Amino acid sequence: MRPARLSVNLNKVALIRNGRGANYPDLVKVALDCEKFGAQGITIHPRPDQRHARYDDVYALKEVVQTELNIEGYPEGRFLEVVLETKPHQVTLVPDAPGQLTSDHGWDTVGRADFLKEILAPFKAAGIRTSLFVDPNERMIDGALAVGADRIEFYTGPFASQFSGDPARAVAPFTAACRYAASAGIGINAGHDLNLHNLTFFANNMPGLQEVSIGHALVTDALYLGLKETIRQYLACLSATT
Ligand SMILES: CC(=O)[C@@H](O)[C@H](O)COP(=O)(O)O
Ligand SMILES: NCC(=O)COP(=O)(O)O
Repeated sequence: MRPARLSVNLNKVALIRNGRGANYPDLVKVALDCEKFGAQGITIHPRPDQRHARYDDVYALKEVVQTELNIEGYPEGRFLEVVLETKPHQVTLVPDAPGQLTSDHGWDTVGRADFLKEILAPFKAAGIRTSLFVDPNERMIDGALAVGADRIEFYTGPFASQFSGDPARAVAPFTAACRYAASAGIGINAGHDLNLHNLTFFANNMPGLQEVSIGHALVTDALYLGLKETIRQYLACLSATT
């Protein structure tokens, strides 16, 4: 089984940059360095308040990213314009309200079917791979398929929060949903709160997992280990899968 690809989420690098109003750290340089160190993708999640990733970062990164650029966000207004203008490799739609601290749930792909179908159509017509952020729920996976998503991204926050207490119990719903998604023929991504402690176990229990996007823990680890060594360790976690 081919290891899942590592897409590095640069939200928290952007957060540091925005703290002083200058272009330091330079998001483009960090993205290129992440790729040089082995990252197989770059992710940013521009939120409406642009607290970290900004819409203009999408244009800058699209110009330089050589692996895959994944843009995450809630599909409205400026986000839609930016994605259709830049045409990243992948767009991952996340049902976050503007004021949320962070992402904390997946889409109701059944209840929001008409909305999602309408939103996804222009992305698909533009040749952008589409992914929907979902909880590990077979009905939500069916809903994602029905609206035409190419992939789902499992929201792994609950796994991460339960991992230290009972890893097998924490991963079980994700393994079951992963097997269901693979049998249903939809692509499988995952992300949120994955880290050096839980990633190998998670990936080992997710047959067919294609991509993980990791940012908060990875950037924090880089404060101690350095970016190059941190990316090496995350890649090692993914290649340690049996
Ligand atoms: C969708 C998801 O789980 C993360 O990709 C999200 O980008 C985290 O957002 P913050 O970096 O703003 O916490
Ligand atoms: N989609 C998950 C992501 O891009 C990064 O999430 P996190 O590692 O910052 O929690």
